[in-house]
Parts: sequence; C-alpha cells; structure tokens
Amino acid sequence: MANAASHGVSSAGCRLYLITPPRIDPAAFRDHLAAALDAGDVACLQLRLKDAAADDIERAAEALMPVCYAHDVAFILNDDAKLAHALGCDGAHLGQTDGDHEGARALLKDSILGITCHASRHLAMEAGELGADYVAFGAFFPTETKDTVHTAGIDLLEWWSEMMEIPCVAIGGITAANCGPLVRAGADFLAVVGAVWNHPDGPAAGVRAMNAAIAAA
Ligand SMILES: Cc1ncc(COP(=O)(O)OP(=O)(O)O)c(N)n1
Ligand SMILES: Cc1ncsc1CCOP(=O)(O)O
Ligand SMILES: [Mg+2]
Repeated sequence: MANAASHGVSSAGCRLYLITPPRIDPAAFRDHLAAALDAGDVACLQLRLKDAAADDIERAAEALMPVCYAHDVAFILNDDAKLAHALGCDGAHLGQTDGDHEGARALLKDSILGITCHASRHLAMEAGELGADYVAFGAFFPTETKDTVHTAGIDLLEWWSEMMEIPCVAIGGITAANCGPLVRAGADFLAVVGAVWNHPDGPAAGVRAMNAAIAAA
C-alpha cells in the first residue's frame, strides 16, 4: 500500500503541515510562503482556496509549486483529485463530500491521498482500507478558519497511533501554545492555517514557534 513516507512526506516525528489561507493573491503570497518555508521544517503545503475557479487555482499552483519544490516541501491540492492530477501536484486532500475516494486513489496511484475523517474511527478505518496515505482528525480546538461541525479528542489520536501504521494529521485551532498534547498523543502532522499566516510577527515566526513547540512536546 502506498503511504505518505513513500511519497516524501515523512512522518518520522511530528511535522508541520501548512495550509494556505482560503483566499490569497498568488503573487504576493509567494513571498510569504518563501519566508515561511525558509524558517524551518515543513512537510507539505496544502493549497486550499475555497470557492475559487479552477483557473485561479491553476494560477496559484503555478506560482506556489516551484517555491515548495525549491524547499523540498510536498504540494497538495484541496478538494479536487482530478485537478491535482492534471496540475501535477504531489497529491490531494479530500473531505467526506469531495467526490469518489476510490476513484481518486486509482487516479493518484503514485501520489499522496489524504482524507478527512472528522472524529470518526469508522471513517478513518474506511480511509485506511481504501489506501489513504494519511487520515485527518479534527477540529481539536476552536478555529476561525472554518465552521466547526465535528470536534475530536486526544483519545482518538492515541488510539489511532497505537493501533495503525497510517499517519494521522491533527487539525483545527492548533497553535504553538496548545499543540503539545497532540504531539504526545501521536499526531504525525499538525495542520495549521492561522498559527502561521496570522502570527503577529509574520509567517516565519509562526513556523519557528510551531517547530519549537513540536520539538519541546
Ligand atoms: C489536513 C486537512 N484536514 C482536514 C481538512 C478539511 O477537509 P474538508 O472536510 O473537505 O473541508 P475543507 O477543507 O474542504 O473546507 C483539510 N482541508 N485538510
Ligand atoms: C480546514 C479545516 N478543517 C477542519 S478545521 C480547519 C481549519 C484549520 O485552520 P486553523 O489552523 O486556522 O484553525
Ligand atoms: Mg474539502
């Protein structure tokens, strides 16, 4: 079975998984991204432009992918496996209503496929059975980035990481101040938006703070 490590998204120790803000100006954001990736270890960047047209997503991918590759950071597209494949991304992240997961697995056979599993052991086991490279659980904390429908607890991370080999991602309101218990519970990746892009001292400081908190956990 394919897994995230075989595609270069190593989960040896917990790592940072960056997600873009939901709306960006690609040319301006490219510099913020370069500063963030210069500041420390980042496993991957997910391009998550909500409600954007395919043309705009393509333009953003063209601007940001080279920055990721120059930093050895995997480039993952949110929501759309076919577009991820067409654009040559390293993979796609799909939610429970983002199309046919089995079809996506077949299309992205040599690429990363991550699946949102909310707070559900059942959804995570289904995702694992169909060959997901990682499962994502959340939201762990209140977040302003997305309306929260599902809340996940630390026990889910502990259970998954003890029972399963497939890497797990924790998401939702994660900051340098609150991430310690998630790391200790076995999260392989911490996915963040606000903790980096809204850091008061800028995205580079956000990446440094997250990596320091992961290392200290
Ligand atoms: C790493 C990661 N985990 C969860 C999500 C949420 O995906 P989804 O439920 O499809 O919601 P949207 O992000 O599409 O609003 C994610 N994007 N990334
Ligand atoms: C996309 C997504 N899915 C669940 S919570 C969330 C938003 C994460 O953003 P933040 O790190 O700012 O809470
Ligand atoms: Mg989605």
